[in-house]
Amino acid sequence: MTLTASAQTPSMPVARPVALEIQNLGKRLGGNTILDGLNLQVHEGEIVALLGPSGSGKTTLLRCISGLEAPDAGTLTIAGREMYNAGRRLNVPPEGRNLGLVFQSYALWPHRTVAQNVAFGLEQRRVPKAELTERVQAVLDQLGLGALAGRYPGQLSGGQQQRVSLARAFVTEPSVLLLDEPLSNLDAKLREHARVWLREALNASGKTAIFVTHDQSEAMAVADRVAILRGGRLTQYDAPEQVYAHPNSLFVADFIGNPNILEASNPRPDGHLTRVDVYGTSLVGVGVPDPELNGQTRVVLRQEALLPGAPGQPNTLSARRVSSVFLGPVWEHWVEIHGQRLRFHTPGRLTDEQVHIHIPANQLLIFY
Ligand SMILES: Nc1ncnc2c1ncn2[C@@H]1O[C@H](COP(=O)(O)OP(=O)(O)OP(=O)(O)O)[C@@H](O)[C@H]1O
Repeated sequence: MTLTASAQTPSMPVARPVALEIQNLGKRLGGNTILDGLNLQVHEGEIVALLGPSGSGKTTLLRCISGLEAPDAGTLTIAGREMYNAGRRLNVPPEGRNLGLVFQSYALWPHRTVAQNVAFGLEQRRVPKAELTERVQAVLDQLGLGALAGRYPGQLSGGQQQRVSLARAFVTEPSVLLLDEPLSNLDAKLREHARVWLREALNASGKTAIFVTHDQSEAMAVADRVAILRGGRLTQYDAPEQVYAHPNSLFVADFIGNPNILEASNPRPDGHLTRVDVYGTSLVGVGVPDPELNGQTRVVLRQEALLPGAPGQPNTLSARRVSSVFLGPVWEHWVEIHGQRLRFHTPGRLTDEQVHIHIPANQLLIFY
């Protein structure tokens, strides 16, 4: 079966105009290649997450889009206007790009009220007082901050401060919003609420937004499309469901969703699927060629795809149960197959030491 996921092919048929177009962007720092011929296209109103391991170039890419960092190759166009072109030596400074920036540290002025913080960008643009007051109030109301206009940042919770920094970016009507780890200062519980709120607020505003995150669940919860970076390149760019169900490499499969990965051997076609051997057990699944594996084979088993099986049932692994822990909603079991550990969940307790785990063929990913 041929998978549809690919590095640069969007899965969403979008007719909307392009808000950001990046072609062959390159950046070197201290003798190292940080961005390596990177291409990215974002449509108007789309929310895109830049996700990748530490050092993959997410922040550098965001800084190049903002103009805070100058790339050294390629082109970058925002809302139809070329902002950077290496060949033409064009590099529009940040203030000429009409962007809204939201940083990890909210960077609010402590001695200005919420309304004054939000008004700052409009004051700089010399917006008349009456219009300024109206626009600030409208944005504060839109983001549920209307009642807090007269407070100082020190009198707000972390989540409220984050909303103020977003309001400050919204108010200037930017072509594109850039958010650098926007929720990372919030504690875990607040973050879960904040990501739903952030998605709702961005959707309601209709703004194009690009945000950097380390957190794959945050990327999937908030974004329309997830751009996965690796070594300064875009390795997959797709809707969250697509990235999750159809990763185009073992790297992406491993990075998203913390799955079980087992060694396998002898990949061979089986109808439109692929068959492999996992320690003497023959399994059939969806084959994905991955040149980086250099002839090795790996199977990826997502925990939620694993079901209790029976001896002799096709696509079923037999394993020794090593431990089980009760997590509340489910039991988590750790089993061993030839020294390799595998984790899966069941709604109820398991008592047998030998367990049989069934994997539906369409949920088993085989990288070879
Ligand atoms: N001024 C610099 N000089 C040399 N190398 C740099 C410089 N700034 C960043 N780098 C390197 O560039 C690479 C990419 O950094 P960048 O901050 O863009 O990655 P990131 O994906 O945002 O990482 P993180 O998730 O850790 O913030 C890293 O290897 C980093 O060490």
